[in-house]
Amino acid sequence: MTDAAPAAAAPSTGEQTGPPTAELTIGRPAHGGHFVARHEGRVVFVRHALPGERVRVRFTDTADDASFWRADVVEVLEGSPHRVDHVWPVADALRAAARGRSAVGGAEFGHIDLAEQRRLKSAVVEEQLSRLGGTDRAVVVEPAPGESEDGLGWRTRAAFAVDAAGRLAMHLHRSHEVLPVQEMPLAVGPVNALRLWTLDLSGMERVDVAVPSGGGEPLVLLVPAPGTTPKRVGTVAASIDGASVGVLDPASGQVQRLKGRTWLQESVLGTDYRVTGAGFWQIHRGAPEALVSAVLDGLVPAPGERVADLYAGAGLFTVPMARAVGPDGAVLSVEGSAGTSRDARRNLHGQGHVSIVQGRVDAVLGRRTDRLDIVLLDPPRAGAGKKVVRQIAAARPRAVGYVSCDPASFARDLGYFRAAGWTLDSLRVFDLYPHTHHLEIFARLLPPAA
Ligand SMILES: C[S@@+](CC[C@H](N)C(=O)[O-])C[C@H]1O[C@@H](n2cnc3c(N)ncnc32)[C@H](O)[C@@H]1O
Repeated sequence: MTDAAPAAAAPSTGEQTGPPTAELTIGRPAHGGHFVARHEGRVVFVRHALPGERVRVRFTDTADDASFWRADVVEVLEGSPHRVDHVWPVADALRAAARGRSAVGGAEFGHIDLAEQRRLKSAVVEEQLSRLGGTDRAVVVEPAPGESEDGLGWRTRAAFAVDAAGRLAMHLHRSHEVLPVQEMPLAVGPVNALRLWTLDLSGMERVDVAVPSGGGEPLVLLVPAPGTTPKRVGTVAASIDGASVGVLDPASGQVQRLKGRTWLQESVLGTDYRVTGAGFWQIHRGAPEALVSAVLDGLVPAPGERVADLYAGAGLFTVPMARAVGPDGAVLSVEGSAGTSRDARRNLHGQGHVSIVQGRVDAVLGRRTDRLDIVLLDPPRAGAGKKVVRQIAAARPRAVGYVSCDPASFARDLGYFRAAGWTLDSLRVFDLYPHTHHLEIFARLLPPAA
């Protein structure tokens, strides 16, 4: 079978040998925001299309030795009833094609009505579960709590590039090229209220903005281009009104304070968390609440239980689980990034039954042989992998909760659990990234009967 989903890959280095354009009929959605079509017997992963459409595409990767090609829609010949005007003009592939360029990334489903976006995400999860996880399951994608009807205004984190003229910009899809941008409709109001596009950002390579999920003063992190003087950085920082500003070293994740704070105060279901500017936090303003509720409802940690929160970030799930198991229980919270682990330490300060460990999950689990009642894992996109799945199974928990932002790595890991006799008990899928192909999964897995 050649139409395996393409990895979220780097641009192909293969020589382009195929035709520049073709007319194609679009088939099913594939993992990664693509739609499957065929051209002269070869699988083509097409972006910005919809199932059933007849489109003209421009090929973007056509190496002779590639098992599939990639293409982007440049003209719709017969459109789907689910096609709508794109929510964000600079991310609109058709508009971009008319100007002879690609669209910026970050809203690749913006041409699809929201209900259909969710049906497509369901289909992708179902297909991955079946193909990689050996499990047939009907999936319904739920909106985030408090989601707006148009699915806009949800991003609390945004990373911008800066163009050669010093303007706020974003990268074109799978490209180093950038395009100036102004309002970003997917972002929460306070990101746009900064009006960063009116500023001269020359000397900066990147500008990251973060806003607390519940609102509050934004934090802007500047990443200066090599050779930029501290004076120039100071001038840019001084031009930013209404935000804390810091300088981010992307290599170390360290943030140097220029004005205001270097961290954000987040609040989820009545609990406050401190998150450093560069530290991980869920992006959708409703995501922390949706996921904490799903985890607690799904795993029901009880007083006295021993739980592990793996890939724990700043402790989003560690804090409520620590409260649920109480001082007679025990919580192991494992996070790899030093800065984020420091946040977790602060967020769980003074809780003697919680052990915050900074390190790789496989290394930390490899040093332990004790039994756990519950294991929660929330790995990055690559998933946990066979070794960690085996280590979790070896701790013989009564339940595993798996939070995942990638249906393919989740389904693969589910396959590893199933091979060890575990079953997928319940599954929830959340649309925490409207107008993109991304989604979030919470699954409860149960061990083989004793
Ligand atoms: C998807 S985030 C989840 C964070 C947290 N559960 C939350 O929702 O806020 C994954 C986290 O795993 C951490 N991480 C990535 N690989 C890791 C590894 N091998 N061992 C431990 N932590 C890792 C990252 O630094 C990141 O904070």
